[in-house]
Amino acid sequence: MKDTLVIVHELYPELLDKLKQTFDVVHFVRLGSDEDRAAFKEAMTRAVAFIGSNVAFDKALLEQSPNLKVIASVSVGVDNYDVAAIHDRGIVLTNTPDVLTEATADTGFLLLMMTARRASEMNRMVLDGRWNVSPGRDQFGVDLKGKTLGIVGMGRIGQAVASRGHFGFGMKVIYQNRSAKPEADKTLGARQVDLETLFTEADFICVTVPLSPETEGLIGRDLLSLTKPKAIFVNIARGKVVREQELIECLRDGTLYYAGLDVFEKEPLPKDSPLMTMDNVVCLPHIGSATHETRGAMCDLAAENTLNVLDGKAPVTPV
Ligand SMILES: NC(=O)C1=CN([C@@H]2O[C@H](COP(=O)(O)OP(=O)(O)OC[C@H]3O[C@@H](n4cnc5c(N)ncnc54)[C@H](OP(=O)(O)O)[C@@H]3O)[C@@H](O)[C@H]2O)C=CC1
Ligand SMILES: O=CC(=O)O
Repeated sequence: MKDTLVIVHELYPELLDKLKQTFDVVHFVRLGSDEDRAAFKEAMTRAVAFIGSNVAFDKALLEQSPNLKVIASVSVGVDNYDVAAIHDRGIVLTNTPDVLTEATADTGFLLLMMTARRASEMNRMVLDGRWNVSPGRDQFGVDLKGKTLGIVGMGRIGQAVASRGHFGFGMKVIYQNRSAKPEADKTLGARQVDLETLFTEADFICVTVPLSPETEGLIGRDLLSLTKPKAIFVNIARGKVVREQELIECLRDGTLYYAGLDVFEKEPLPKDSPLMTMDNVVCLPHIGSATHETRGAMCDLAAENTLNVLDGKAPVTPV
């Protein structure tokens, strides 16, 4: 009898077929309905392995998964997982760092450029048939070249965003991080500063710090009110790193000029969120790593981690 593998993610067909040769696969693209959630719970009672994302692995779910040996997350962020409880149970948790760094940094830069040039507003103006005269000063954006880019969380993705800014746009890089990053200081001419200095000096701020008890609600009105008159704030990390209601109020009352957001406190963004109707915000639906190549590489890595653990070998990317 084959072992049960539960997958909650879209997989490309070749990989799914390959896994089906080894496992009894129970596959959900997402847990979109009560029926899916009930079937998922039932399958987890048999599962030895899980591959997926957007499933909160808490103590209750772990208790309902007595045979589980490996959780292979198709994400680098592991804020959805009770890591201590998983490790206490002797379950191996893996994630997908590195393979998504460049695609996610591209998304960060996409938001920096879209907000700098007010691309959503301009696009809406054209599509609404309001492009009657050449845009004037009221519609102008701001340059990136030569400006100061502030990175909150100077890890793999933060450094990849900084590198785009430094080498592509001649930006000065400052960053806040719990440890020093001497390599980035050298190659990017970057300077480590505290959060207050970062929010005061940066023209563009990009958040790439993981969500953890230390970073939950890290950014709110206190820091946003330090920003320059035309400062731009981008979050590609996790919505809960920012106090979203305070962000909304700062955007509304002019404390903050503009924001680009790939992540939100609640996802999908609720239809009644004020962010839906604000001109000075660009919203993306959490697509940091969503390219064919990158998502393929993430799924391959998650599958390799799973097979390694079940074969008694070390996973490639343990958490
Ligand atoms: N929008 C999207 O689709 C995506 C979002 N993400 C998000 O990006 C995050 C970062 O990914 P990645 O760059 O690969 O992760 P890394 O671990 O490489 O980088 C995280 C950085 O944040 C720093 N850090 C962690 N905690 C703190 C803290 N309390 N105070 C200051 N600095 C801190 C770390 O410092 P140190 O080096 O000292 O440990 C590290 O430099 C993920 O956790 C995920 O939430 C990732 C992929 C896609
Ligand atoms: O948000 C995505 C991730 O990989 O983490």
